[in-house]
Amino acid sequence: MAPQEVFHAAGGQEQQERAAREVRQRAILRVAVPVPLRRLFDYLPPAGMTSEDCRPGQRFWVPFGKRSLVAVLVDVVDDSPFDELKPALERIDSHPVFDQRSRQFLQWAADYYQAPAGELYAAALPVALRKGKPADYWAEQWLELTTEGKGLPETALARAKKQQALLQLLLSCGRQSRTALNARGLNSTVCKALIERGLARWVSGPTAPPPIENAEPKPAPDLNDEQQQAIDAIRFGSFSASLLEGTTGSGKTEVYLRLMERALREGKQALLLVPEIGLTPQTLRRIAARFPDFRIAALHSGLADGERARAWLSAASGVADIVIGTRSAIFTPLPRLGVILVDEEHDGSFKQQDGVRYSARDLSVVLAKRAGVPVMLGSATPSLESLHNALSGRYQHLHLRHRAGNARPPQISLVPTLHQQLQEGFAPQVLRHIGETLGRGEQVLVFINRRGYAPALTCDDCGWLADCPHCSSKLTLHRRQRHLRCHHCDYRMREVHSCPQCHSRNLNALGAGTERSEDFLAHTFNQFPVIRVDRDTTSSKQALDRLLEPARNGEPCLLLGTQMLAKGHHLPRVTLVVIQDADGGLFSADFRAPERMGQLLEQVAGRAGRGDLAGHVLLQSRYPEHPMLQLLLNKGYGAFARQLLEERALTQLPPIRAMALVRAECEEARWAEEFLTNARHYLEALAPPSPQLQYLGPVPALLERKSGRFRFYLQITAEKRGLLQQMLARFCAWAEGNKNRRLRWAVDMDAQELS
Ligand SMILES: Nc1ncnc2c1ncn2[C@@H]1O[C@H](COP(=O)(O)OP(=O)(O)OP(=O)(O)O)[C@@H](O)[C@H]1O
Ligand SMILES: [Zn+2]
Repeated sequence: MAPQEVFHAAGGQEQQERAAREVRQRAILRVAVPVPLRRLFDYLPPAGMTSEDCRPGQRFWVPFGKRSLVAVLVDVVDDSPFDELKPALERIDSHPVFDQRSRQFLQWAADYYQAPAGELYAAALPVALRKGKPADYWAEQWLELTTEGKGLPETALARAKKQQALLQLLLSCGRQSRTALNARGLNSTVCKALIERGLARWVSGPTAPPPIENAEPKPAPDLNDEQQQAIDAIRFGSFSASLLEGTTGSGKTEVYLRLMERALREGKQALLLVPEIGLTPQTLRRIAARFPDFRIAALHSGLADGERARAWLSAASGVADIVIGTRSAIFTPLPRLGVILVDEEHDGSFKQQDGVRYSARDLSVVLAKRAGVPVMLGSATPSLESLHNALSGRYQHLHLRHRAGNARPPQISLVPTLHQQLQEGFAPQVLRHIGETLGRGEQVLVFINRRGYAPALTCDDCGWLADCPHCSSKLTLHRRQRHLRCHHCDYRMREVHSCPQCHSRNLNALGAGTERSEDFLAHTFNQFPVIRVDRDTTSSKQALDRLLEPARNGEPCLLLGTQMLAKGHHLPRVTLVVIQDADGGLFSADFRAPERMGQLLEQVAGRAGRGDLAGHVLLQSRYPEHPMLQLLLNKGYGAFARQLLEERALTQLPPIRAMALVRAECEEARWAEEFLTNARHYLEALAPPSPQLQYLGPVPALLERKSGRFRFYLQITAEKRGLLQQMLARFCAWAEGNKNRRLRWAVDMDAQELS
């Protein structure tokens, strides 16, 4: 070959390459950055990288103003409306951490909740990954069988017991992570023995979830007819949404477990969403005991950052078979998703109340639809939203009307408290019942809605009241910690023994919280342990587990606490439940208050008589004749909720109509109010009020001042959700131009709280 020709050939190739490089260099990374702006940002690939090194779903460090931020690559495009793009600083992940379905789902959620996509990606990531820790950091060593190993019969190593157990495990469950093997007591010596025989080898692979303490495997009970019908109604492999309306203790969890099992058998992942206080070690043990051979990732706030990242990555890489988590788990990418289950779907904790105000319950239905899998929402006290969807035929409506096993529904009685001689808030016959129950060797649960010693401290001489200096609320006296504390902003001051205003020593603690009732009950029933369960005694899920230990052992005891005791606990020796004040939701300004009251009362009452012994519930009320209480008591939550739905139809409130709030808060009340007045004008110009579209406000929030800021909202109810969406999208673009840095505003789609 002539040298000349070689030169020419090379020249042609070089030109082509240069041209290709230029095209590639024009490739632009469109990323989601965690800032409160509803748009994506464009960057060039990091130095030394081409667009081929960059795949959507990977994280990058990008320069943003003077900071560096962790951004997620959403798209690679070849044109940008901006010139002078900066290069991204560094690629963090060699593989995408968000798959395509989860990216599209996150974008959908960002659009629906009017949220910046970057903030949503940040919310989806566990903290360690949000901070930019590389995913590869948690890569795991896996032991897998070689071809020789796979060819052996299960009994091949019968003479070496541990090796035999390891071989069997690898044969039946596939490769195992080092952590999982250690958790089973199969240490490196055993592994080494198999490796030396040429039967297994270590390979490096994706993250595995941290092991869960296993309880003794327990055989599954035989299903009753209703449970069987509920399970048979679910078809796998296509989308369906169902509401499982099942009375307390009816075995809903058993239904979830069976549906999980079906997904697992088909090689799919199961996602179980639980309320914040529902994700207890007890729940995890119950599931781990049922599925000892599957990998379970638990995503909850009790985990250290690293553990949580491991659990998340094991789910996102498809390694974890079962994913159990609280609200934010809905954003975990699940490449093999097969079924979604939402336990206690009515629970308020599924709705995020700040930042991106999403509802994980509602999103679970959206995700199921996009993934083509069934979703089941379960509750003894369904939300009016889900009930409405079920009654109107949009969801399949499934029922469990009876308690599982031998348990019978509890008997409920009202105890009038007006004109009664109460002792520390308890009627004499209630105290008598408590004594008798404990005397029989059974357990009692007393529900009190307030933490602390007393919800208010006042001076009997001059009328001084301990107020929070930053909120429109009173300070709660916490006698154990000797301070007064605001439950809204956590402001604290030392307990005072004389009035700061008139120096009188006649201070009076008004009303009773859990601390005060604990003192009284422990004194009155001093032969029995009194266990107080509230946020002050249970700093962690483990602490709650430990506190409840004596109750689980079945000794006679008195449990006393807040909401924490209301949900999810299965304590078969509790035969008496006392609700100290049933009237909480009767006269509130929040239209959802009666619904919440009904749910709470039914759930608390549902803790009684869950075993073989009959249960009894005593409800103390000042208004025992109130029609709502009567309805709840005589006909149960189902009838109560259906009546509330009729009222919502008359008043044209959710779930009959879609509702969004535009919220604003500011140290200067008038600025917040003015912003919302302008917001209303802007929105009304887009879509004038009509019978189908109504505006209310600006009005002060139920808690008007919090942490020094005045809070207002503008309420919009609409017949058509789509119209509301469009208006709010336009509104956000307008409001982002707001230059007042001291004013905070937010859109709260499907708002749950008016507080
Ligand atoms: N088919 C069955 N036969 C016998 N026992 C059962 C059956 N199904 C469930 N159980 C038992 O009944 C008890 C209550 O069941 P589970 O906790 O599943 O109810 P639940 O509806 O989820 O309760 P809640 O919503 O009130 O917390 C558990 O001890 C469970 O093991
Ligand atoms: Zn406060």
